[in-house]
Amino acid sequence: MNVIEIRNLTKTYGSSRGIEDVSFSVEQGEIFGFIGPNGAGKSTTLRSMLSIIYPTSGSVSIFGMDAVKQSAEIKKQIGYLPSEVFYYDNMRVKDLLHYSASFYKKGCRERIQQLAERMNLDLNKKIDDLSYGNRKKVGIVQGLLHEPKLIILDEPTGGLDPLMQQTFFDLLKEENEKGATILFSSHILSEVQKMCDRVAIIKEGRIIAVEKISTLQENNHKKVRVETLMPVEAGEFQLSGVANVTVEENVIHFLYSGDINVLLNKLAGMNLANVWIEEPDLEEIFLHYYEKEA
Ligand SMILES: Nc1ncnc2c1ncn2[C@@H]1O[C@H](COP(=O)(O)OP(=O)(O)OP(=O)(O)O)[C@@H](O)[C@H]1O
Repeated sequence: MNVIEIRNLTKTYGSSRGIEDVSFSVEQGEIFGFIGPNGAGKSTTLRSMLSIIYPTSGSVSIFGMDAVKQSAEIKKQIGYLPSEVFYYDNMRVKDLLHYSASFYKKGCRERIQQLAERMNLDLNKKIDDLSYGNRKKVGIVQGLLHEPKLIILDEPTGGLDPLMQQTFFDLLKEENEKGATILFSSHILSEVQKMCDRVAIIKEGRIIAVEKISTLQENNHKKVRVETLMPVEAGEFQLSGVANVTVEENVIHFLYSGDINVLLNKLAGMNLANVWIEEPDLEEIFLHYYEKEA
C-alpha cells in the first residue's frame, strides 16, 4: 500500500519555477530518500504535501486522503521536521514540547523524556539559550513525540555532530522497524545512501529518476584497479564497457560497465599482484545522472 502518492504536482511562485509535474509514491514501511541540490524543489514538494503551501496543479494523497481537503486529519499522523525551525525563544524546552504534545490527545510525557535523554537535550533550558544543533534536537523530539505513522524530514541533520547524527539515524531506524514510513529529504548523499531503500532524484524542479539505491549502484559502472607484476600498457584493456583508463607503471585504473565475466576472463590471463573492483558511491552516480540529464 502506498502511504504517499504525489501526482503531477506543480507549484509556481508568480512567474518563477518551484516544481514541475512531480510524481512519485512511497510505500508503507519504506525509508524513502528525496535528493537534489539546493533550490531543486525538495522543500516546495514537502510543504505542498503538508498543505503549508498550496499546489498550482496536481494532487497529493497521504494515507489515501487528499492532502489539501483532509489536511487536519492527515497531520495528526505525521511528524514533520522542517529545514528551519523557529520557536518562541522565551519558552522552556519542556513547556514547548508539552504544548506540542497537547495537540495529539495522548500522553507523551514519558516519550518526551525518553527522546530527550536519547538526544542529550536539556528539557529545562530556555529555547533562547540553545545552540543551532540543540534547537534542531527540539525539532526532532517535537516531530517524533506522538509516534507518527509517517515521518517527513527536510534536511534533518544540519547542526548535529556526527555522534548525534548516528543516534538520530538509530532512532529513525527503530521507528521504521515499529512500522513508521519515512520520507527523508537531503542534499547529503552519504546519509541518503546509509538510510534509504529507494530515492527520487530532483533537478531544477523535475524528478529525473526514482530508483532503489541498490539498482542505482548495480546499473552503474564499477571502479576497477589492477596491479600487475610487470609494467602494463593502457591498450591492454580494450574491452567494450571500459572507460577512463589511467596507467601508473604497474597499476591500471578504469571504469567498467560491461559483462563482469568478460573482465574476469581477461584478468585470469594476466600475471596479477592485486585487483580491486568497487561499486561507485552515490555521489559518483548522482553526478553521472546530472551529466546525463544536462
Ligand atoms: N517563497 C518563495 N518565493 C519564490 N520562490 C520560491 C519560494 N520558495 C522557493 N522558491 C523557489 O522554488 C525553487 C525550489 O526551492 P526549494 O526551497 O523547494 O528547493 P530545495 O530543493 O528545498 O532547496 P534548499 O535545499 O535550498 O531548501 C527555487 O528556485 C526557489 O528559489
